Amino acid sequence: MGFFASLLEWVSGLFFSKQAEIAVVGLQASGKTSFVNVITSGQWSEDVVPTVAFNFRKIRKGNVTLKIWDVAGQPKFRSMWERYCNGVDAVVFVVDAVDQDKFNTARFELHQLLSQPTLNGVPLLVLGNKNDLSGHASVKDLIKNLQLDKISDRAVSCSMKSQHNLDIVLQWLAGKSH
Ligand SMILES: Nc1nc2c(ncn2[C@@H]2O[C@H](COP(=O)(O)OP(=O)(O)OP(=O)(O)O)[C@@H](O)[C@H]2O)c(=O)[nH]1
Ligand SMILES: [Mg+2]
Repeated sequence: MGFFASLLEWVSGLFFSKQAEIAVVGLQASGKTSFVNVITSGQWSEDVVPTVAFNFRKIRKGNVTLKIWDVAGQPKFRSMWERYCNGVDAVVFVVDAVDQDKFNTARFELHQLLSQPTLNGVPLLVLGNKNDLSGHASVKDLIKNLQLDKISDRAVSCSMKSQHNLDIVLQWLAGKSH
């Protein structure tokens, strides 16, 4: 069992028969499917195909079940985000921290999503992914560029490839279970 798999099991063990439903959204190629793959199997793989519509994954570790909607990020699928985020325990918004040309679009889509009445008050975690690559934006830059200060959310700089900070992410997700 990989380190993150055992960590998830340990975190899960702190709770008894709990579950959290999570929606993972963000622009295409930001790393949403990679995130779900890594937290499910502990394995990083370069080989991921762009998601069509969505993938649903159920991860059971110890007594916590995470039900995860991994939603496609290409423009034609973005109008579906709200439907998958409606009623979840938390939304994870993934950003490619290297692709700074797309920050404006990411900010627009994120704020558009959060302005939907159905998402009122939903906990949000923003992942600045690919911090294994040089030139990635810092958490401070992400907060500034995505205007996260206005919505008092949580942002984490991480990498699916190196699995940096995924322990923090898993703890946060487990904390949303009930
Ligand atoms: N270097 C690096 N590459 C990453 C990381 N996470 C994802 N990638 C790469 O980024 C590309 C897109 O990853 P996906 O996980 O398919 O992205 P996605 O957000 O699911 O994309 P859509 O399904 O189209 O919305 C792939 O080539 C991944 O290998 C990371 O942390 N570091
Ligand atoms: Mg995907």
